[in-house]
Amino acid sequence: MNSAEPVIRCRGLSKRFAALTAVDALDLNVRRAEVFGFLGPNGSGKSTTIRMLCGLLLPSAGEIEVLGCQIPRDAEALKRRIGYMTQKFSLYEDLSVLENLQFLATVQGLGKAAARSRIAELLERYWLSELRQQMAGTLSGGQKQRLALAGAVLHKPDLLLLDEPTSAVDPQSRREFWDSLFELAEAGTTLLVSTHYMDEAERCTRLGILDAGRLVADGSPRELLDALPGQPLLVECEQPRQAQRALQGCPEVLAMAQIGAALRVLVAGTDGRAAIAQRLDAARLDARLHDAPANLEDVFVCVTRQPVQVRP
Ligand SMILES: Nc1ncnc2c1ncn2[C@@H]1O[C@H](COP(=O)(O)OP(=O)(O)OP(=O)(O)O)[C@@H](O)[C@H]1O
Repeated sequence: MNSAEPVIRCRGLSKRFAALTAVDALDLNVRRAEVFGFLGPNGSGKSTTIRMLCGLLLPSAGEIEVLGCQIPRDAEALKRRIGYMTQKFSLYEDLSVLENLQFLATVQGLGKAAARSRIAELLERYWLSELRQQMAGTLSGGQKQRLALAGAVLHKPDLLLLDEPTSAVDPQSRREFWDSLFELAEAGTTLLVSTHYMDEAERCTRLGILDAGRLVADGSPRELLDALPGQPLLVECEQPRQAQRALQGCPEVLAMAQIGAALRVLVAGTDGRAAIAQRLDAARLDARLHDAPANLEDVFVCVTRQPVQVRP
């Protein structure tokens, strides 16, 4: 496969569940060794798309090509070349760490000697060596995800599809998990990973943002920030809810969200700030306005018109 060719290419990809269109005419290109972040509000179609790309779910319409395989036609052949991991722990809780990996090696058809050395390498790489005899069900959230990652890469897949892999782990484990993802990307693995965390999104080489099944933004984090149509403003005020109500429907406000005690407002145009100050003044609200550097949360809120939802 030519390295310039996209690893994932889909055109007009759609999935309908009865009257609901979960994925709506999606065009997507993911290139080799990219870390492609998939963002979107709850229910925007991320998991459904990933499951179709893996060949686990039949599309209602559209074309999918993954690693040169036509999906769903070549889904069986693709399975040997991809790794798939979800937030839900899918390994055997009553088998040990080692037994889980041995079982997966058998399923993947690895020979005994190859399996032994690959498992030893993965136990080492994902800090599981000392836990090898522990039952998987008794591992911590972060340890489970490391084991799941080891299982997903056991057969050295060219592409890893990860559906919210870190939603059940603490911030330190999330960072370590992402370091492992970058190690894989450096070694040439392509990654598509869905997340609700903006700090993870920032680390991706490219992002696609879904909203109601449609791709509403696609680019590197820098490109998306540069394309932001307004300037973020922080409105500090004793009554942020009232300030929000006062600014509702204001044509200069592209998006707004309450962040702690302040209101973050994405303001259009050069006179936007003055218009906002005027509105707040007219509502007799004492507020301080500060320019704020743009971040990916602004991009998310702007293109989806919804606040960022981070799972607990
Ligand atoms: N098997 C199914 N049958 C019916 N509806 C479904 C099915 N699977 C998903 N949906 C619906 O499709 C829409 C998209 O769901 P999906 O899980 O793909 O979203 P998501 O972006 O991954 O959401 P989240 O961030 O909450 O995981 C939702 O409205 C969901 O209820």
